[in-house]
Amino acid sequence: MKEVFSYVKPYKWTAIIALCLMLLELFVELVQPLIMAKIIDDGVRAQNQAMILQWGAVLFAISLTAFMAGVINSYFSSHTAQSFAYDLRNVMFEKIQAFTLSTYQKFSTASLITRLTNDVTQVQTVLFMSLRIMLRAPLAVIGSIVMAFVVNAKLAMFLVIGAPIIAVFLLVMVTKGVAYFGRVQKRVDRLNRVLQENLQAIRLVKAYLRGTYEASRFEEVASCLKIDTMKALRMMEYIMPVLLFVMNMGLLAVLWFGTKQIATGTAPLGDIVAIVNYAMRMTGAFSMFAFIIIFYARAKASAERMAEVLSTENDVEIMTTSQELPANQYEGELAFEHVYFTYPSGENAILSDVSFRVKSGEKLAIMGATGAGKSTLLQLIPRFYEVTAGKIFVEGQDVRTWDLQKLREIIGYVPQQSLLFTGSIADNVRWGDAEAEMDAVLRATMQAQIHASVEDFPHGYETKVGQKGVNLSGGQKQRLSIARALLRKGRILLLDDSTSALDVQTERALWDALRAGQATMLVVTQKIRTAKGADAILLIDEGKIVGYGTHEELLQTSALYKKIAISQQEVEM
Ligand SMILES: Nc1ncnc2c1ncn2[C@@H]1O[C@H](COP(=O)(O)OP(=O)(O)OP(=O)(O)O)[C@@H](O)[C@H]1O
Repeated sequence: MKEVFSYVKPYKWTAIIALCLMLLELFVELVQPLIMAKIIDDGVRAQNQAMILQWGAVLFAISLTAFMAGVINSYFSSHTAQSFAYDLRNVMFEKIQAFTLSTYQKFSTASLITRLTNDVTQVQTVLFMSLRIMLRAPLAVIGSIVMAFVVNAKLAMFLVIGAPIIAVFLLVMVTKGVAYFGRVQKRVDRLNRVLQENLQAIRLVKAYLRGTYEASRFEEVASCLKIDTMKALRMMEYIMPVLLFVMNMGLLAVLWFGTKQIATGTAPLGDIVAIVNYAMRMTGAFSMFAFIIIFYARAKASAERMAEVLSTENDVEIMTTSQELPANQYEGELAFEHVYFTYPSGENAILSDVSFRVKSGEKLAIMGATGAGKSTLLQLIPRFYEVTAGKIFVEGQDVRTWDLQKLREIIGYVPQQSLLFTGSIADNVRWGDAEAEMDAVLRATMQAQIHASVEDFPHGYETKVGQKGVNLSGGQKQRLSIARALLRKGRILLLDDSTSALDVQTERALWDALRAGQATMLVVTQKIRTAKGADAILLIDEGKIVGYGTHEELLQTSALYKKIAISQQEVEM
């Protein structure tokens, strides 16, 4: 909670103003019963009209002041809470952007979304309430007790007896509430996850007629959320009755003994009215407190979840050295030396003793069965993950000593699954280089063989791509992703099976264009037809290199390669 609330610091002055206004409101609230008592004793009972008018005017003036203070307090409280939430969301978002993939995988996507949306809102609400009413409640209780003692110490005792009982009771409730609401937030995470998966796979759901199954899956998580929320709220429901019971007992005692004091003439009626008024205010403050506890318990659970994100450190040390490379004699060169890799979440080695070298401008095809470790190998180059053992050199320098930003600037990466963002086609290509002129965008799209298709769209490069590019074909998406990587003008281009959806002719044209480029290329492919055109082919099986050479060489040296080639009818049996 403390870590999260440290983000209020920049707004401490608006928060202080809000608190001062709240204190002013409270002061007026506490003074009001005294004035009422005065009006009753010196005005109504003494039948002094002038006195009633005079103190009535004072009462009106301070009530107006309290009203104004309340309005301005609302403005400052809201400004502080909104700005705090805005900053917190941005800080968390930036933190997540800086996560390495393995750190990112420690949280589920849905959970991160809940933390940035729902959790921030909970804490923001509590901050607003704190500035508006939360601190006012305990202060109103203390102030009422003090004022009641000032008015009539004997009667005030009856109010004090109940206060510690209520305070301990509320403390227990807060502690329990935090645990309960923590569970509720986890349920919200799960609900979001199911919803997210369902919406992402909506076509599959329809194709496999899994609508009913998905509905029952959603119903289950929604019902868990309902049950846990009800449990948490039900616990909170005990607060009000207990609170009212204790306070009403105190009030009864005040009235009982107060009436006796009036009868014996030891206390004026105004005193009793004032004390009853303070007792009512205490009850009001306690019930306000009970209401706030619900929000506080939720917010505490939310703040803990946010603090978890904020305090998570990357397991990979990100270098920010500005070490310059020795003149570009190794431009685009790449080497793996005895690389071993195991995913942080896994146990088995995915890559074992992988060593190879790619010269500047060379095109290397990587082949192997599914799950052999081809994508993993590519992802180690831009350092999405850290090697478990061995070294990877990019342009003669260990990737671990590269400034991560500079390393990624020289690499164009096209993942297996093409991802497009909401925006125009030009925006999507410019993702590779936001500053690129239209000429450069056109060169990239022509090289990626997508220019003609874009020209055919009614709005050309300004055509809007829906969420995740739903209005484009798989092959178009792949080529746009390639154009994006080409625009980056990286010295190393990594393509992870990114032409699988293209027809033979388009694919051939694309490879011809790519081969003519200067960049060093590593191309994961399942097709012998594609691999054939590479300078060399690396064959991987279960994370180990089992073959290296040109197409002709591998046909001679690798039985596995020959088997694949035969299965794809690229060579005679
Ligand atoms: N993020 C991850 N965490 C844990 N294990 C993973 C992760 N990604 C992949 N793996 C595992 O690593 C192994 C290699 O996966 P990889 O994606 O590198 O294979 P691939 O050769 O590219 O396969 P394909 O041709 O099917 O894409 C697989 O057994 C897979 O289950």
